[in-house]
Amino acid sequence: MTVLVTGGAGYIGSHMVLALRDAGRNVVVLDNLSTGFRWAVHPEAVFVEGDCGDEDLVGRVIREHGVDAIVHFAGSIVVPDSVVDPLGYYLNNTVRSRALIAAAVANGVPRFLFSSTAAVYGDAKESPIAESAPLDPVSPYGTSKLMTELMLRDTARAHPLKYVALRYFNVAGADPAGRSGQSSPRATHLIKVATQAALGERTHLDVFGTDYPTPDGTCLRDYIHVTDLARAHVLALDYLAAGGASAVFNCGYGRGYSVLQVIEAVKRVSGVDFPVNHAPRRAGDPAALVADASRIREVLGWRPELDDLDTIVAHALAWERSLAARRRAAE
Ligand SMILES: NC(=O)c1ccc[n+]([C@@H]2O[C@H](COP(=O)([O-])OP(=O)(O)OC[C@H]3O[C@@H](n4cnc5c(N)ncnc54)[C@H](O)[C@@H]3O)[C@@H](O)[C@H]2O)c1
Ligand SMILES: O=c1ccn([C@@H]2O[C@H](COP(=O)(O)OP(=O)(O)O[C@H]3O[C@H](CO)[C@@H](O)[C@H](O)[C@H]3O)[C@@H](O)[C@H]2O)c(=O)[nH]1
Repeated sequence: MTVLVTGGAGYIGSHMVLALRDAGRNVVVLDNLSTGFRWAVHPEAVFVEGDCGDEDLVGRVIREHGVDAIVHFAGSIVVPDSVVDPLGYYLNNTVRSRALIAAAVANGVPRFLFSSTAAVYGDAKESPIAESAPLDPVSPYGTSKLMTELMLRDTARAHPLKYVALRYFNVAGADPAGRSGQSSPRATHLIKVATQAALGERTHLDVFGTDYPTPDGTCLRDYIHVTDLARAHVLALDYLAAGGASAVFNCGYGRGYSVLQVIEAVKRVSGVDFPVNHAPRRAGDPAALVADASRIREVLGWRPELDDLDTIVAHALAWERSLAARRRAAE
């Protein structure tokens, strides 16, 4: 079995490649390095630099390496950027995914996993949110991902392609063995930014909005450890290989933490009391996103092993420290 991982030089994709190699699978990574890093590609994976929207290239890669499953992480991921540049997000996340799916169908790839997102639910009325909740994204990012889910749904009805869309809630942390982590210096994710503030790489942290209808006025999110998430993908591939039907699964722990609770955790674990400012709301942010993850537990038998905010923060901090050491060594 050879798995093609698009976006395998990025944060979550690099953890998926670790999980696949740890399970002894052959891996080809396709990445255009727009936000990923060549050094983050696993040394035992074949690396192809290119775009997942290049249908001819993808077809050649599938045939040359005998690819029988695609795991599609490549995409643009910053919610507020999508509000400013919707067409850029529809191009990279929707149009290029269409080309990738077309190459999969044309070359008979039977299995496809897709990185979807809790952002497809928008301002959900229910909490926790089940997969059956209304799909009503409040950002172009969420819409761009939902359109790809719908393309997969319709394609799987018309062709012998089975898919699983995994709707991630907020992914955080780093490989417990220190082999990968979130490496973008311009990352906007809360836990990443807070660890950078704790290590003095940012002067302060802004809290975007303190007037949300939540217990402390800041947004609630369900933070999932990236290694637990990668394991969910390996289970999803096994499920499809065993004849499982196409499906959509939430990936989260079912518990929400506020922005202020996350900041407290980073201060507690790092022992650093960095400056925090209250700032206006950020565009495109729903108040609360917490997963009902019972379906993935039931159908895939997924059992989280790193379900603890302080552990997630500790692993993120360890990775941030190793990035700082890497930068010092390069100077
Ligand atoms: N990080 C989160 O909390 C989160 C939550 C929900 C969903 N997701 C989804 O997970 C996926 C991975 O996110 P990430 O956090 O690892 O982001 P990332 O930016 O670290 O990784 C994306 C990777 O895709 C590559 N890429 C982007 N566009 C490409 C293209 N057109 N062709 C080839 N390569 C391309 C980038 O170079 C990068 O290596 C994305 O699809 C994102 O929407 C992430
Ligand atoms: O410096 C910061 C960064 C973030 N936040 C807040 O922290 C929360 C989490 O934000 P962030 O870590 O940027 O994640 P989200 O915007 O929730 O989006 C992430 O989680 C989504 C799923 O829930 C994914 O789809 C996206 O790809 C991923 O970026 C939000 O309320 C932000 O307003 C701050 O207050 N200050």
